[in-house]
Amino acid sequence: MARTVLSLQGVDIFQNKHKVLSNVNLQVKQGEFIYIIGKTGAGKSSFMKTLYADLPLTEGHGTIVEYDLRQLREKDIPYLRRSLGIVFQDFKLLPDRTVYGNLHFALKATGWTEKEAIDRKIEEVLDKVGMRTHIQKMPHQLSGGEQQRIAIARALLNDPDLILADEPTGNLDPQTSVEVMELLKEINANGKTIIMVTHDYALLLKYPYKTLKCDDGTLFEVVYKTT
Ligand SMILES: Nc1ncnc2c1ncn2[C@@H]1O[C@H](COP(=O)(O)OP(=O)(O)OP(=O)(O)O)[C@@H](O)[C@H]1O
Repeated sequence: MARTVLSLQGVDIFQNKHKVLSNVNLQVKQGEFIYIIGKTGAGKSSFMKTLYADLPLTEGHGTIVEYDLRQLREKDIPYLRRSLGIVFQDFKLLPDRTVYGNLHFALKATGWTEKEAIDRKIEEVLDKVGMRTHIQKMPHQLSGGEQQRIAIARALLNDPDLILADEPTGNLDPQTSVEVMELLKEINANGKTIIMVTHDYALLLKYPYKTLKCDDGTLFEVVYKTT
C-alpha cells in the first residue's frame, strides 16, 4: 500500500493570532496529485506555508515526509525543506547567476560538495524539464515558462517525495500553463506526490485530480457532479 506523505488531524492554520482555517483533516498518499483552490484570502498560501514550516503548527497533529510538524525544531527546518520540492508563482530564481549557477547554489546549500556529482545532478534535472541546452543562460534571458521549468528542476534536485507548488502557473499564459502542467503531470506519473494551489479552472477541467477547497475557514474535498 502507498505510504502516507502528509497527515493532518484537527489542524488549525494561523496567521499570527488570526485563525485562517479550522480543524483541517487530510491524508495524502505517495503518488497523489492534489489541487488546493479557493478565493483570494481563503488561506491557501497559509496552508502551504504551514506544510513547509514557514508558519508554525500549534494546534492539532501533523506529519509530513517523516517530520512531525508540532515537534519541529528550528534546526530541523532546512532538513524538512530538503525533503520537499517547493515551487512558487514568481519562480524565485537568483537573478545574478546562470541556470547552472542557480542549481549549483541550491545543491551547495543542501550539503552537496563533490563537483562531478553536482554536475551530473544538474544535467539530470535539466533533462527532466527539457532545459539542458539553457544551462548557461541567465534568468532574464528565459521566458516565464522556461524560468518555471528551471524552478521545477531546482525543486527536483534532492529527489523529494512531495512537491508543494503555490500557483506555479499563476504568472503564465494559458498555453505555457498547459506546458508546465504537462511537466508536473509527468513528474507525478514518475511517482512524486504533488500538492498544487491554483486559481486556474481551465487546468482543473483539463487535468482532473482530487481537489480541496478553502472556504469559510475550512478545507474540504470538492466532489464534482458528473451530470
Ligand atoms: N503575513 C500575514 N500576516 C497577517 N495576516 C496575513 C498574512 N498573510 C496573509 N494573511 C491573512 O491570512 C488570510 C489568508 O491569506 P492567504 O495568503 O493564506 O490566502 P490565499 O488563499 O493564499 O490568498 P491568495 O489567493 O490571494 O494568494 C487572509 O485573511 C490574509 O489577509
